[in-house]
Amino acid sequence: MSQSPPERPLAVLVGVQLPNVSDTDHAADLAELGRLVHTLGYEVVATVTQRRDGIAAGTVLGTGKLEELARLTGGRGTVPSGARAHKSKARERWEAEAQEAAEAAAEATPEPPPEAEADEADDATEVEEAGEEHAGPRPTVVVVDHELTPSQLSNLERATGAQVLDRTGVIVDIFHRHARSREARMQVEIARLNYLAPRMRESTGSRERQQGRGSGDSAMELDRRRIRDRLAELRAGLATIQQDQENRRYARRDQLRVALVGYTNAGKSSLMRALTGSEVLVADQLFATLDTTVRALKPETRPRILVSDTVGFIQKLPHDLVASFRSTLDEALEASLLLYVVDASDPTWPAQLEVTRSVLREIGAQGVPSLLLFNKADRLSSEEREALLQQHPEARVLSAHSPDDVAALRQGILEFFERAMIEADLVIPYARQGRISEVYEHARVLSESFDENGRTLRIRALPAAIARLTHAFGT
Ligand SMILES: Nc1nc2c(ncn2[C@@H]2O[C@H](COP(=O)(O)OP(=O)(O)OP(=O)(O)O)[C@@H](O)[C@H]2O)c(=O)[nH]1
Ligand SMILES: [Mg+2]
Repeated sequence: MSQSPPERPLAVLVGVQLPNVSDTDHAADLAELGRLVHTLGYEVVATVTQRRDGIAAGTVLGTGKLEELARLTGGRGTVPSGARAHKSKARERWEAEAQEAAEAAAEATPEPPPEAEADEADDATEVEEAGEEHAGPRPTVVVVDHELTPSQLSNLERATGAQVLDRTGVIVDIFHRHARSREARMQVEIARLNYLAPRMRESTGSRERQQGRGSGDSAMELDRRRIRDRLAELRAGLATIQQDQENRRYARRDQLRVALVGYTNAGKSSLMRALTGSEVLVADQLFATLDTTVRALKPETRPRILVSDTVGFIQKLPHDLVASFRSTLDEALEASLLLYVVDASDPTWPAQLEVTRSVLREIGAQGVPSLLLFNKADRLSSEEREALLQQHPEARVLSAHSPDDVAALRQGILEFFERAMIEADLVIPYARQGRISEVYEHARVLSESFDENGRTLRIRALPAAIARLTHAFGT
């Protein structure tokens, strides 16, 4: 078997092309899976695909393809009937993590793994031929581009001798590694336990059956109960944090808010940095951002405009993750303007935009005014830019790296709010002068005059802010 483990574990991708999926879509799907796997820290060395009418119930792939896959990983290529195979070391470690997750306190920050950043240097790993003789290390991980049932997963592991992950597992793991704030970590842990629990149950059961132990059910029961308890604890903790957040959002409710939304890696954080001068993380990896950051647009405006950077979307985003990141997305729901960021240099952008739109529809944000931004335009030819504008005359074509483009976008945001704001007179009784800063926070003061009733301010603000201020200062 393999000698010293390589720096980056090697992985093989597996995809089944179903009849309703075009060649281009299939290739794009696998390319995206490859990027996910790379972000997770693996080196993709081969891809095995097969056209089939459906995913094979037992092993995903048909017999021949399964053998081909097993030749790469050094497995037998068949699922031994009856006898249960023992688990790979990698898999045991992975499952143990679920246990740890059940035990770990939510505060414990996971150590960030060595990740895919600017690592063209290790792209030199040679692609292994599916030949008989293996000189280099073999792939130890097989990543399947479909959601697997627990039994498909264990069958594939037995046939390949490698650890098997499915697309959801990969995404859940990336989220797990990238989550930084306490809230994001708790959300991810919930999704992860939900994902791991049924898979762990099956394999724990198999091991016990294999060893012929009678105590299996009670041990399993114990694990299950522990996970259930941990989930309850997490949900309660999360509810408290979310209440705090809701209060904070409530305090910001009349402020001028813009949210950057879009597919992962589209350039949301880059635009956030450029628009607000903040130091949010920008990285060429999927799901670099999991926490919402809110910062004021710079140079500051009166009233201030707040910009939020949000978690990115991806196709086939596991449902649990959508649910757990809902509160993050509520930021988007409360914005007055959504900036849909699209990586125009990615040929699959139309599909990515559709995913963004559908997730936002799902959370009920379809009614929020929006601006479509074709980002990374520096990678496009002028013809391509023109074509985009022809197709979407309402959109802006820009690059987060161009200060001029960012300044123009800022101007566009200001104009949007200028159009949305209205003017009104606000009378502030002398007894309430102490709270005048609230007015400045939510409105632009155009002029002021004094009489026996108090101070009268001519203000410009969003209609909701005017309504609330009038109510707050009303006599
Ligand atoms: N050439 C070019 N690259 C860009 C542009 N905007 C962003 N990038 C690069 O695209 C990659 C992803 O950018 P991010 O800003 O982290 O993207 P994001 O949308 O926040 O991604 P997630 O947080 O992972 O969802 C980084 O390597 C950026 O440097 C652009 O306008 N032009
Ligand atoms: Mg980001």
